[in-house]
Amino acid sequence: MTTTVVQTTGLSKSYGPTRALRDVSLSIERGEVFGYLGPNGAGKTTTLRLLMGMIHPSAGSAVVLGLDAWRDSVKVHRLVGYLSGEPALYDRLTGRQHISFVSRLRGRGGDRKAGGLADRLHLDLQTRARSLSKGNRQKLALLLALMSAPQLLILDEPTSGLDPIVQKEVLALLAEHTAGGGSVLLSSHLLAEVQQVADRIGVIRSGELIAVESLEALRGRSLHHVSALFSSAVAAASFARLPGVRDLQVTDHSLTCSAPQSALDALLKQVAQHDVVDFRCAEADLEETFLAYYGTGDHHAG
Ligand SMILES: Nc1ncnc2c1ncn2[C@@H]1O[C@H](COP(=O)(O)OP(=O)(O)OP(=O)(O)O)[C@@H](O)[C@H]1O
Repeated sequence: MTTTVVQTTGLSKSYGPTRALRDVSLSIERGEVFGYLGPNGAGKTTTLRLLMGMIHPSAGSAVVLGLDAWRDSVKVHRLVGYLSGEPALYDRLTGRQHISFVSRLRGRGGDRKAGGLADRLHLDLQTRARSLSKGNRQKLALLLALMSAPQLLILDEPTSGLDPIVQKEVLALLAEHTAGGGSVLLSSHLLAEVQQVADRIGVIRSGELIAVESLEALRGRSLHHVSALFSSAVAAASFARLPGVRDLQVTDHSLTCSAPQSALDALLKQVAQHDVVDFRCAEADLEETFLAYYGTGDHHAG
């Protein structure tokens, strides 16, 4: 049995002259959380809508749970828990009525699970959708995506508008989902959020998938801030030629730079060639490492 739940091949979408998505090939495996990261307008929503068969690709294809996303979109909708970026709810229906309606539509129950989810998300199911706040609408839409325990969740910025406590609960729910063998495609523009649950991240920029990397690998490349003070002036050249050293600044008696873990040994040995008065080395947080590699618009393959 195949373990691939999403497979796109050369997936592309243009809106008139706008090339929203270009030649994206990626796969997501069973049991993994794939974080899909990119700034506003990068093409995240377009990708997710293509996977749900809501729009037709200009080129390439998308296979979701073994089904062609466009031709078999009705089946895909039944099988996938999808949260759109702008959830559509029925203003006159309460949360409870939405649950009954959606579970009948999917024909896979989920009503019982929904009560537990509502408790965990602190959501009142008696209120009509039109009276719900933005955050509570988001919670209800998420609950509807999660309640029938689909094999695959495709979530467009699921924690947007939620307070930090509920955000944490949502991430916990996603972790439980994958522990049970489910998979998640989670779009976001925040690494800080995605890194808490994702196994791998894909970085999209201007419609192109510029990197796919495991969180573990990203952590392995985690940058360190290094600073040293010497008793006499040092030359920048001997440090500048060390592989991996970035943002090097040597001014007279002092040095500052950033370097991935893999470059530290050589850097330290070079520093030790001189008479050291003070030395500091601190690991940067992952967000900073991520921005250093992917934040500039440079194309680094992972
Ligand atoms: N229906 C449409 N018609 C024309 N252009 C569109 C349409 N939908 C998206 N676009 C354009 O395609 C590009 C990708 O948009 P998309 O919504 O996929 O980005 P995104 O990464 O989801 O952004 P955000 O984080 O702001 O939601 C943008 O340039 C956007 O303006």
